[in-house]
Amino acid sequence: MTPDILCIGSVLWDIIGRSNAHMGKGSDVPGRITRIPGGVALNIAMAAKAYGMTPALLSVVGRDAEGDELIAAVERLGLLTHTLYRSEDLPTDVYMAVEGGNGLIAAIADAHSLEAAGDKVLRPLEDLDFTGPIVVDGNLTQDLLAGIASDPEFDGTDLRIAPASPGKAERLLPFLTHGSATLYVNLEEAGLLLHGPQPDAPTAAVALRARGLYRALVTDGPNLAACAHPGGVVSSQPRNVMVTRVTGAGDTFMAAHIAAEAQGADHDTALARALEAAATYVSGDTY
Ligand SMILES: Nc1ncnc2c1ncn2[C@@H]1O[C@H](COP(=O)(O)OP(=O)(O)OP(=O)(O)O)[C@@H](O)[C@H]1O
Ligand SMILES: O=c1[nH]cc([C@@H]2O[C@H](CO)[C@@H](O)[C@H]2O)c(=O)[nH]1
Repeated sequence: MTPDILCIGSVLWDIIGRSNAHMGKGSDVPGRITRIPGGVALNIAMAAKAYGMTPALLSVVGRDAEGDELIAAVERLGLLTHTLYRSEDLPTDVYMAVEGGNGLIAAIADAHSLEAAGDKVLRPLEDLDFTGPIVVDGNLTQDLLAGIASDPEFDGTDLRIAPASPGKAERLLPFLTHGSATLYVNLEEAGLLLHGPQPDAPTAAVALRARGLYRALVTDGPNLAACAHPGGVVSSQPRNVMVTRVTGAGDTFMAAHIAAEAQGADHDTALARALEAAATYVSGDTY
């Protein structure tokens, strides 16, 4: 099968411990522990698949049991895995989070194999001759991200950039001067990139463009979301919904936005469809 979107970045197992109890430092409570496919690139790929796209993954997965199981799980979801680098010596990456009744308590992302693999994960690009959207996540090393941003091979490429966590947001700074990159950030991440808190999404999106970014999509939970592009800025208010989950809302928004544009939607329509998808997601319906 031929992909119509490439997702480059972390592809790993999420180990999530959940309890309804209010938790804090040192808590030891009964709950549930699950293992599900995760990592920013994979999360966006799964969401893009749900919106009708055919994603291929570019990342590293170990030749360990965890890696074999992850590949099998991802293939069952219909994602293309032949573009993954299978490493003999690097273990499959893993992310671990603890969630209490009072939200995320703490998380650790062990994406060391992705960092160690470096530009090996980009090798399939040479043979693909791909012209569609390419998602790049902020789990890649600062060096590799800066290399992609300045490589003439990526001039004119429809890059879609996703931060991995607030702690890794600054790694994305090189894309501010790329000629065709679209950055998807929430208001907090926009503030980190702009080195100052932002009052609202339209202001942040316009400020990112003023810093040189080609296009900025900024979300702000239940508040106004915005897209600043070379022709101006559009913004829209998410509809009021009963919120049952928020983790993953940003990935859903991004995937639905890319899928809408792949179908020819203009700036306004793509933003509206992304917000509608996010509303459905946070209200608890699957995609
Ligand atoms: N409380 C909410 N009420 C209504 N819509 C929401 C709410 N939270 C998130 N959304 C929807 O999801 C979109 C993305 O949310 P947000 O800005 O929180 O992204 P994010 O911080 O990247 O999400 P994530 O939790 O996945 O990291 C919003 O633009 C909005 O459409
Ligand atoms: O540094 C990172 N933090 C979190 C993630 C992923 O994001 C999701 C949680 O927000 C989760 O799937 C995790 O694997 C990542 O890939 N890198």
